[in-house]
Amino acid sequence: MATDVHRPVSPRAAQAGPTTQAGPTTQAVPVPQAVPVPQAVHVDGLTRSFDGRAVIDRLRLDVRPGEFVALLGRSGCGKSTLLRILAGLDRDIEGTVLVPRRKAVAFQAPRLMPWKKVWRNVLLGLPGKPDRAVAERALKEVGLDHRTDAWPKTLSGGEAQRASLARALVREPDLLLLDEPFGALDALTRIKAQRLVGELWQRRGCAVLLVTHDVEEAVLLADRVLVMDDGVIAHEQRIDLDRPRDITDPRFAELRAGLLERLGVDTAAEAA
Ligand SMILES: Nc1ncnc2c1ncn2[C@@H]1O[C@H](COP(=O)(O)OP(=O)(O)OP(=O)(O)O)[C@@H](O)[C@H]1O
Repeated sequence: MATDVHRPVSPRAAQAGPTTQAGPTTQAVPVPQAVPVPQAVHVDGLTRSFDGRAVIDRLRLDVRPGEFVALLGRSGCGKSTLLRILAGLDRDIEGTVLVPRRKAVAFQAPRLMPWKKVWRNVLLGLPGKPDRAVAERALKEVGLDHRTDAWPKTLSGGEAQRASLARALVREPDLLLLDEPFGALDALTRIKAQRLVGELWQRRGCAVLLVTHDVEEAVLLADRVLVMDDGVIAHEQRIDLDRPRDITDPRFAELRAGLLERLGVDTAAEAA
C-alpha cells in the first residue's frame, strides 16, 4: 500500500504503536514520500493550533488496514480537524501523519457540483478521461444507478449522500474518511445509509474512520470507538460484537452506555 507521509517518521515509529497517548513532535518535511507501513493510519505527536490554541495536542493514533474506527467527542473537540488533516486538506501541522495514498473523504454535505450530472460528479477530480462505466459501477454499488444522468438538484438528501459515497468509492480507497455523513439525513434514510456503509466496508475491505455524534451508530458499525478530548484520543473501546449487530443485545446497550458516560452524558437522566 503506497503511503503519503505528511511528516517524517523513523522506521521504528512506523511500526504498530500504542494508540491513545501523545508522543514527541517531529520536524516538518514539505514533500510527501511513499513508504510501506503496516498501518492504514499512523499518527504520532500530531499538533494543530488555531490562534495559538492547540486543538489537537500531540495526538497519537493507529488504524489497521481494513479496520473500522469511529471517532466520538464533544462538539469542537477537533474531530473534523483531525479528519481534514488525514485527508491531506490541512497541512499546517506538527508531528507525523502517515496515510495511504489511495484515500477518499465524504462529508456531511455531499458537495456535488450542480452543473454536472451525477455520473460526472462521481468522477470529479479523477485523473484521465471520464469513464462513464466506472461511475455506473460505483453508482450501482450504492444503489443509485437509476439516477446516473440526473442533475444533483433533483436528488433527495439520501441519494445525494449515496452519490457522494460513490465518488469516494471510484477512488478505490485503502482509507475511507467519513465526516458525519449521515448527520443531515432523516431517521429511516440514516439507518439505510448506515447499513450501506457497513456493507461497502465489508465488501471493499478498506479502513474506515467515521466521525460521528451518534454513539449508537459508532457501536453499530465500528471495530473500535475512540473518544477525543483535550486534543488527544482520551478513551478507546473495542466493540467485541458479532456482525450484523443487534441493537437489542444487552451487551450493545452496555457498550453504548459506557461510551455515553465517557462523553459525560447522564444515562440515568437519558432513560428517565
Ligand atoms: N480554520 C479555523 N480557524 C480557527 N479555528 C478553527 C478553525 N477550524 C477549526 N477551528 C476550531 O477548532 C476547534 C475544533 O473544530 P472541529 O471542527 O475540528 O471540531 P469538531 O469536534 O469536529 O466539532 P463538531 O462536532 O461540532 O463538528 C473548534 O474550536 C473550532 O472553532
